[in-house]
Amino acid sequence: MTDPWTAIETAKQPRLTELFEADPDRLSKFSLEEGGLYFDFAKTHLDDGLLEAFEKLAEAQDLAGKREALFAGEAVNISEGRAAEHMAQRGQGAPDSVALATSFQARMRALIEAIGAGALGDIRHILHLGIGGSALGPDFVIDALARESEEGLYNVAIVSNVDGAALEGPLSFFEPEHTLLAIASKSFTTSETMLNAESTLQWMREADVADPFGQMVALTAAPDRAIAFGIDETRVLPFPETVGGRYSLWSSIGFPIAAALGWGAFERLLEGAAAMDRHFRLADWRQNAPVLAAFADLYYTQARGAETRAVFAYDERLRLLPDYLQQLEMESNGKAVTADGKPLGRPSAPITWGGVGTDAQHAVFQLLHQGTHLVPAEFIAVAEAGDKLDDAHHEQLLVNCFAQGAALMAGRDNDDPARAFPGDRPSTTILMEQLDPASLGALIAFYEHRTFVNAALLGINPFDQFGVELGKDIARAIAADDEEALALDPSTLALIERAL
Ligand SMILES: O=P(O)(O)OC[C@H]1O[C@](O)(CO)[C@@H](O)[C@@H]1O
Repeated sequence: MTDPWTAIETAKQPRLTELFEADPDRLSKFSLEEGGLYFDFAKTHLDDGLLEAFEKLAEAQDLAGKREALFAGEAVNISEGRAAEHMAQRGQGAPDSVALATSFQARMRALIEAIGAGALGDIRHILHLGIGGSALGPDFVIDALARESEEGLYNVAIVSNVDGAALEGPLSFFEPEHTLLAIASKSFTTSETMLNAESTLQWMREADVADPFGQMVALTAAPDRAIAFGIDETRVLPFPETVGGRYSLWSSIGFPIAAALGWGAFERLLEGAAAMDRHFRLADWRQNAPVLAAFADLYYTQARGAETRAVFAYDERLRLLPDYLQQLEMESNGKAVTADGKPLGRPSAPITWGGVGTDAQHAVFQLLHQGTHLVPAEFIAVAEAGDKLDDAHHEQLLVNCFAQGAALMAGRDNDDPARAFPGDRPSTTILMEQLDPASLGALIAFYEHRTFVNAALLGINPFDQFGVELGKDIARAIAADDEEALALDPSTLALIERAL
């Protein structure tokens, strides 16, 4: 049997404009609507031939079987011997896992209501301490939706970095007696989060807060460690070990989302994600947004040598999307071995980067239009304005967004090579009708499933992240000044000598 990648790697490569000319149905074939989101893949090089080739790859890699195993709660994270059950948090998955998620959610809701009713004193600020998946999701969602929120119950700060400068900011304007400390850590061992928690505790003590531990909640999959830290069991909000860090905003890690935006908004976020789960599970490959997106991703990394992919949010409310996606995509799929431990032998995840439009146009788009790298671009825009200023602002924003995709594709000839645009540069556009909890939930779930499909077709396990361990081990050795640290290379030893 021929390798299904061969057909993808050797496919004819017509220009994008030729693809539109050759197929009058191109736009309807390569666009679809789901959950308030319009996906336009027409400005990618996917065509009927490539779709067929990718369908063969999907069959060879048993994409359908892997998807069913994922939703059934099988141990798809084989290196760690566990399931990946973030969908169960939104009601999609094995019945036992859904039931457990529902009971944890009821607990979280009750605690949020009790806090609102003053059970922990007069809480006005929430300081959420977490890093990686324990911060990026809540930060992105709250930043995106806070402007829409009618509730605005608390001011929330999310601090991740161990750099004291990050924590100092909120500590300088939050009032200790009115601050709720939410320690968000799946493992409850992450050194950055634990040090930030200790320093916040110290800040409360110095302000003579009567019962600092009484103003603390833990969001964790290791409740015993949180209790041992000193947090009362009633304020420990657990989530299952089978929810991965970068997939955890749907679990109790989403506590600040639900507290700040209201329980209704959190529920709608979950419902929006669940709608995307159903779409991913039920739609044919050719009408399946995460699948088509992954086909395009793989075409560019595997057949066209693209090493990066750029994401531009043409909406200030979505400015943290690129940061959020970097962890989701690169921590999931930045791997060189397959799920069964063999060398991957081909590129894995591209480097995800990006920014906001229109700012990025005045900074990095020169390279996109005329540079030598092929960078598939993704534009995310919202039809309904997020501001109440003159319509001219939103109109200019969208006009610019749509112009970039058109310009990248069409290019422009010029006798002066410095002024010529080669064109044929691919982009995808996701246009949201409006930005609300449900559509944001759908958008995030779309990215999760796209990441999964990329992994499934490459044959890698997207749910572990051993690549972060070595640096942590060496940092621990340096901090402890132990033998491993003393055996380090001269360059590193000199840095230690100079600064520590
Ligand atoms: O929630 P924890 O256990 O503190 O981990 C934080 C982050 O650290 C990592 O394990 C590795 O950087 C991420 O996957 C995770 O989101």
